[in-house]
Amino acid sequence: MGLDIRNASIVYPASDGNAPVEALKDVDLTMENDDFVVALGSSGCGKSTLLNVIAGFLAPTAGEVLLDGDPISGPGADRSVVFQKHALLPWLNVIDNVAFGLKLQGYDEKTRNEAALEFIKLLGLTEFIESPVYKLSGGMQQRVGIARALACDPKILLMDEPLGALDALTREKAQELILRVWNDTHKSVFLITHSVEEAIFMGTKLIVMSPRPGRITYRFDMPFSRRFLAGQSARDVKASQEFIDLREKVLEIVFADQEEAVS
Ligand SMILES: Nc1ncnc2c1ncn2[C@@H]1O[C@H](COP(=O)(O)OP(=O)(O)OP(=O)(O)O)[C@@H](O)[C@H]1O
Repeated sequence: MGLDIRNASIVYPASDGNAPVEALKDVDLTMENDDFVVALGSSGCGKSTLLNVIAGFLAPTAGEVLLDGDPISGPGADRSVVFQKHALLPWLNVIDNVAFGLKLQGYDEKTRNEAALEFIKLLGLTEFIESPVYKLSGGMQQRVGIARALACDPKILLMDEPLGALDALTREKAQELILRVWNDTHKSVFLITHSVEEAIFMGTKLIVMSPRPGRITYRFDMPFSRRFLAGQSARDVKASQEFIDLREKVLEIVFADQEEAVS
């Protein structure tokens, strides 16, 4: 079981004198429980649209999207989204932010604080529980956003460029943390990134998308995150010939798409 997207298409209707946009055309994607799917591709190829379809924010204009065999008919607690701009409530402290989704779902204070504390610990935020989030660094705020998404115990964690705003070193540390959390919680993850190296390091499956119409053009299975989780250092994983070869291949695909877009 898991997520099953069959022949999904999305057309945004014409507006303001612009033609309709085929943001997704005939997209097929299966995601098993435990999969870590990464979407990569030039701007406008439909990555966020695909995430919005999985989240249930958008209904496909054709095709179907099933979760554990049932059609997705809207947003639900079985899917949580982490955005690049983490949409936290800056005046609340860490624990109240992490527990916020559970509060909306009507859980009592004891239940939501217990769940929140578990993920605060997992994300390494225990000593900041009482801190208002506006006082935290960008990397720590992003960890609060991930803890909040996990506290709702979703089956699928959807992440739209969650690390795009972080500096290089913090970003690498955050990649490793997300992989450990994924490994510990056994969620499936769908992550969008513009970084080829991040995509190859983190995912078990990579989809490369192309625009006009938005579609999946390449698929790769990848072993690298599992090697990291089995104890190999991130530096060693990324320095291996196999990693470098795939990185070059994917870079070539992405650059070719971008050159086509500007020519
Ligand atoms: N609400 C909308 N109405 C009309 N067109 C839209 C809408 N949202 C997105 N689009 C168009 O659909 C296409 C796919 O957009 P989408 O945001 O899914 O791409 P993306 O791959 O996530 O891009 P980026 O990497 O720049 O975030 C683009 O051509 C975009 O301009």
